[in-house]
Amino acid sequence: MHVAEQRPFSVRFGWGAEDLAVLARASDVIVIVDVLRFTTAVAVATARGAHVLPFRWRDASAPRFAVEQGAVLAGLREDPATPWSLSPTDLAGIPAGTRLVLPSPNGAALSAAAIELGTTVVAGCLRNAAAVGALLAAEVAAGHRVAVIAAGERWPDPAGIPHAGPLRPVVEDLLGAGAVIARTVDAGVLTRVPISPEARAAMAAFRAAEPDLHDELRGSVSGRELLALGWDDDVASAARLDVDPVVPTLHDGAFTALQCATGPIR
Ligand SMILES: O=C(O)[C@H](CS(=O)(=O)O)OP(=O)(O)O
Repeated sequence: MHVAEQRPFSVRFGWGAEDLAVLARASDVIVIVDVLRFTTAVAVATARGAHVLPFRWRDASAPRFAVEQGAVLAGLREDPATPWSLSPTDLAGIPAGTRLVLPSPNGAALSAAAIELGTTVVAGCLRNAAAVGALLAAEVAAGHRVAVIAAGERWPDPAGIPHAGPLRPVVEDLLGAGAVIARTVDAGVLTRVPISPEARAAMAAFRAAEPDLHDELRGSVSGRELLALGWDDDVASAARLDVDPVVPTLHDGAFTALQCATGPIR
């Protein structure tokens, strides 16, 4: 048992793969939040009836994995040959039933890691915060423990390999995680929700930013990266709050929507 498991509290919050590993062994449900853009893409695609298979890296094994899984491999948004990518703007047109392998260095890598931890894994973001919050409130009311993980990004390692170094916290994931926690409280199932100080701080950050989420995301480091590529539409899509009533849950390696959750999922 480690103090970082936040055991006195039913609603917990942490950052990246390190906290995921610690919190997963002490929690019944894990929510992964990567607002720009993986879990936003998952919310948009699963709300339309698609299934999203997280994959760690866009390497030579990705096309083979997609074939094995009977799935389409997502490409890069700038590549006209591939209709689907991490862009939530483009995924708004994905047909129901599509099985999409979606690689990403942060959210997908973390989701792939979570599959191996043997807990229930959900994708959360601003767009589906109310749906995920309702699910978490029901879980807590049933006596379960839940943890919300802000994915963050990774610095390069000392050899310069991208995404292989230490955690780099990012504000959009703090706000997305805070939104999920706020909506858990707002669901009103509990009179006193036992929330850890870490989770309460994330919720406070979200409440402060809630009046102008698009501007907050546009000013963030990740948001400015996307703006520089001309993709304010993706930032705007990610900033929309409570518009997707879905709880994308990992089953058999794919996120699939649980529509309008009303009770615990196990
Ligand atoms: O959404 C994205 O493009 C990012 C890529 S990077 O981390 O900014 O290089 O991936 P994600 O895993 O969704 O953060």
